[in-house]
Formats: sequence, C-alpha cells, structure tokens
Amino acid sequence: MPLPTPVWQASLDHLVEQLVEPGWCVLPGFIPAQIARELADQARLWQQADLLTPAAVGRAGGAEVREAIRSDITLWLEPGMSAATDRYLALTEQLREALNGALFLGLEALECHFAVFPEGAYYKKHLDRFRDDDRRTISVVLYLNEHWQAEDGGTLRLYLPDGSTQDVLPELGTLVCFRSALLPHEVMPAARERLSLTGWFLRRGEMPW
Ligand SMILES: O=C(O)CCC(=O)C(=O)O
Ligand SMILES: [Fe+2]
Repeated sequence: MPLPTPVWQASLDHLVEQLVEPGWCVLPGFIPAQIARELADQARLWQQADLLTPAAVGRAGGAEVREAIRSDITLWLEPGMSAATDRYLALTEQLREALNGALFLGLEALECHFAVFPEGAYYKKHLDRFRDDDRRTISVVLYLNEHWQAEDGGTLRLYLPDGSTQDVLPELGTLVCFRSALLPHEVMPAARERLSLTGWFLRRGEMPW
C-alpha cells in the first residue's frame, strides 16, 4: 500500500535527520489513524485468541521471563499474518530503505512484535541491546491507543545523553524512533491497557550463536 505522498516523504526525511542528531525522533500521526486502528483491532483479535505470551528479557536461547523488569505480553509479527500487519511491514520497509539510503546503516531486517501492557504493567529502564548481540540498531515503536491522556500513565520515558528525560504519550499513530545503543528508556506503569507495535531494525552482523 503506497503512502509516499510529499507529506509522508517530508516526515521520513525529518526522521532520518533527527536520528543522526539528537538520535531520536517522535512523530505524532506518522501512521494514518485508519491504518493504526486496523492494527489495534488485529492485535485485540489475537489477544482474545490468547496468542500473546509474557514477554521475555534477553536474547532467544538465553531469554527468560522476568516480571520484575517487564510485565507486558507480546506476539512476534511474521509476513502474511494479516493484511493490516503486512501493510505496516511494507511501510517499515520504506523507512528501512530511507535509513539505509541516507545513513548507510546496512539495516537488513526488522524484528517486530505487538505488545500489550495490561493495566499496571511496566517495563523498567533498559537499553535495547543484548550483551552478546549488537545487531539491534534502530528501535521503532508505533502506538495504537485512542485518546491517551497523561493520567493514563504508560508514557515512554527516554533518558537523553544530556541527563534530561523526554516522555512520550502512546497515542494512536505516534511513531518513536531512536538509536538502540544510545538511549536507555522505560515504560511507566500504565493505568489502562496499552497497545503498541515495537520493532528493531537489525544491521548485518554475525549471529552470536
Ligand atoms: O512500548 C514502548 O514504549 C517501548 C517498549 C520497549 O522499550 C521495548 O519493548 O524494548
Ligand atoms: Fe526498549
């Protein structure tokens, strides 16, 4: 589903620029509301079918479920799972090409999962890099919640290199991108169910196993 309007292209360019400096970017309305709603509906269907499972901390193989660190439930996306998710994957492909074209990052794939934070769930401060695998290069999170208010909690808190913090409301259609190795971040406890689609662009590299 092609979206390359001049507006979309301008926000892609802005995003690429911001990832160079300061290394992060928040784009409200980056994904049109209709597409974001379809993704939210799809996530809920899979949630009702019990397909989401407690998220693990760490890399496949060494991964373990640790509720003291995070308490969301997730489902990894694969091509062909649904029209809505395929549409989103096609959009992220445009983003990947833009990043590679402008920044020569050698990003070769996106790994991506739906995440549901039930009421009260959180994800403590962390970096999106594993000790033994540094292929995660750009983190990209799309939020899928209508009318999110500050009192709903669940903000993404970015810890910036200058010591300040930046809070992002997980509002429908907002996309956040940041350099995975640069910014520690956390998800504050959500006061209502919070839906997102979290992904990481992986650069080429040896698999560590
Ligand atoms: O949902 C978010 O805002 C961020 C989630 C996150 O940090 C992660 O899954 O690594
Ligand atoms: Fe993270």
